[in-house]
Amino acid sequence: MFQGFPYVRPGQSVGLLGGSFDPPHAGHAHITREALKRFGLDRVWWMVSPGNPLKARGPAPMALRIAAARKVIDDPRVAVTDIETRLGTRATADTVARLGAIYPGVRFVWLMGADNLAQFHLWRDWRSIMNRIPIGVLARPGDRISARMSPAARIYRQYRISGRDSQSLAHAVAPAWCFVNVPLVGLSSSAIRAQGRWSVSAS
Ligand SMILES: Nc1ncnc2c1ncn2[C@@H]1O[C@H](COP(=O)(O)OP(=O)(O)OP(=O)(O)O)[C@@H](O)[C@H]1O
Ligand SMILES: O=C(O)c1ccc[n+]([C@@H]2O[C@H](COP(=O)([O-])O)[C@@H](O)[C@H]2O)c1
Repeated sequence: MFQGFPYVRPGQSVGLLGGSFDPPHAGHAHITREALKRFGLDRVWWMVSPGNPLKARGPAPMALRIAAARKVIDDPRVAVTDIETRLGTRATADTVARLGAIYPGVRFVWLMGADNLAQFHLWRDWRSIMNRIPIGVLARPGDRISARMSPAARIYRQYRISGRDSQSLAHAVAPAWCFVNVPLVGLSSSAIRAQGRWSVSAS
């Protein structure tokens, strides 16, 4: 295994929660616990992003975001990682392709809040992500309708797995996606930054 990459056995399922985590907050921890339960995952890896390709503003330094993330979640099933920095990838399509090659036999599931499904069609090579790994979408305040009516949701509507069958997602052949209605937590990094509770200058 590459240094700094978490260990996982072939056949196990790993949810990938990519994010700026600028800062990490209890909403991230909440959807992680819900994803472990609802999608029957063995592990979740937080992939602290070197920088979202769609965001102009650079995030706070990686080391600060990683340290803060480890304070927000303390669960043996969850790893906080800087995998994309180690791989040298930024676009999720590239990250997912590389992880598939490094971890043959591991069942990866991409995790995201409903706000990201609404924008998913703007991501680079988004169809290649859809076609490569299953996607688990977690409800977020304000984004339920726009996510389910989004271009990605409409184009891939025949590949949607009902929330009742969410346990089958990690074993499904891509394309497959599942929206789960989890209890809503109205926290966001942008609100925390706006309140001045994360006053780290951007790198
Ligand atoms: N409260 C929440 N409920 C559901 N999903 C969430 C929540 N907070 C974050 N997420 C999801 O976690 C992932 C990483 O989020 P990110 O690090 O961008 O935090 P954020 O709060 O969305 O930040 P920002 O407000 O700056 O956009 C995204 O898929 C996002 O949709
Ligand atoms: O690959 C892309 O084009 C792309 C565009 C927007 C967001 N993403 C990824 O989506 C995840 C959530 O991003 P963010 O900044 O909303 O936390 C993070 O892993 C980003 O790298 C990826």
